[in-house]
Formats: sequence, structure tokens, C-alpha cells
Amino acid sequence: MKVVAATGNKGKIREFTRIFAPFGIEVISQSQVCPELEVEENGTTFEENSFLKANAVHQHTKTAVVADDSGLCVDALGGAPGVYSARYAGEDTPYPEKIRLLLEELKDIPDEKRTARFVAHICFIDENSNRIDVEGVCEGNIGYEPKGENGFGYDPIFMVGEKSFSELSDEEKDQCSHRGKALRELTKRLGQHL
Ligand SMILES: O=c1[nH]c(=O)c2ncn([C@@H]3O[C@H](COP(=O)(O)OP(=O)(O)OP(=O)(O)O)[C@@H](O)[C@H]3O)c2[nH]1
Ligand SMILES: [Mg+2]
Repeated sequence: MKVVAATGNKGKIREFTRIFAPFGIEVISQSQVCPELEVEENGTTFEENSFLKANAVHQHTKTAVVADDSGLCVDALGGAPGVYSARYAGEDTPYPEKIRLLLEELKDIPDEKRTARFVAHICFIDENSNRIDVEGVCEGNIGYEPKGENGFGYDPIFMVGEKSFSELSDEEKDQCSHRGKALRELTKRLGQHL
């Protein structure tokens, strides 16, 4: 089975590709089929935005499509940046700077209040326009400095136990990540439909 990933985020594409591979699902990126398509993410929830992205690409390609809307929810910030994680401190602000600002906001927050979670809402639409929604959550803590080299986005400051997401191998991140959990749930649901 082939599925178009409705995303412009290369980190997500890499994760979709490796998580789907064992299930025989091949990922084609949006940039390969409709590079000119831009979708306004004007929803207020992960669910709404993932549908906006999946539906826009599905309307264009009429093929099976998967979209991910995700974000980092920090308890000490009332759940922010959440749905606005990609736009935190400005969409074009590079991640080292976003991370610096987030750590600055949390500078007086003690260990036990640095709890956070990554949430990924996945919206899948098949070639007949049937929709499946799944969500994955990964609980963790915000660290005090960036650590590690792997992954993307806020991975260097998202701690799962002693290690940041960036210090985990790809396999280790996929095993516990919000996206790994949601995509494996999706493959289960797809298996029931086939
Ligand atoms: O360190 C991270 N590790 C992750 O595993 C992860 N998953 C999500 N995020 C953050 O949340 C935003 C989602 O925003 P988002 O869903 O709108 O995606 P995006 O704008 O990057 O691409 P698109 O899929 O919308 O095209 C992303 O940009 C990242 O900042 C992550 N950060
Ligand atoms: Mg986005």
C-alpha cells in the first residue's frame, strides 16, 4: 500500500517512512505529488489541523493520505506551545532559538513542575474518502539544556527518563514517541479494515 504524507516536515516524513516500513506501507511525500499546495492550519486543535492537512491533499490526489498535527504541551505554561509549537516565537525562528526561549520561560520552574507531553493526532483518509483518526501521547519532562544530535524540533530538550529524544536511537524514539504510538495504532485499525 502507498500513502501520501500530507506534511512539509522532513523529520515527520523520516519517521512515517521507518515506522510504516515493517507493515509494507510506502510513504510518498506531499512535495513529490503536490509541491505547490499550501494548507492554512487555522484549526484550534490537533484533530482539526490534521484533518485540514489530510483533506486538502486527499482532494488534490484522491489517494490514501496521512497527516500529523502534533506539538509539545508544557504543563508549567498551561499546555503551550501545544497546537502552536511550529509557530512558537515565529514560524521562521530556527529551533535552537525556539529552544533557548522556551528554556528561558522555564528558568525558575523546579524539576517536579517541568512535566510535558508530546501529542500527535494522525488523520488518515483512504482512496474512498473513509477517515480514521488516532492519537498518541508521550509523557516526559523539559530538560535544562539541549542534549543529543538525533531527531528534530524540540527533541534535544524533551527528556524521557535520563535521556532526551535526541539522545535516543531512531528505534528507541519510535518505540515510545507520540508518533510511533499513533502510527502503530493506525496500522492496527487499517488491518481491521482490509
Ligand atoms: O522535537 C520534536 N519532536 C517531535 O517528534 C515532534 N513532533 C512535533 N513536534 C513539534 O510540533 C510541531 C508540529 O507542528 P505541525 O504539526 O504543524 O507540523 P509542521 O508545521 O512542522 O509540519 P506540517 O506537517 O504541518 O507540514 C513541529 O514543527 C515541532 O515543533 C516535534 N518536535
Ligand atoms: Mg504545520
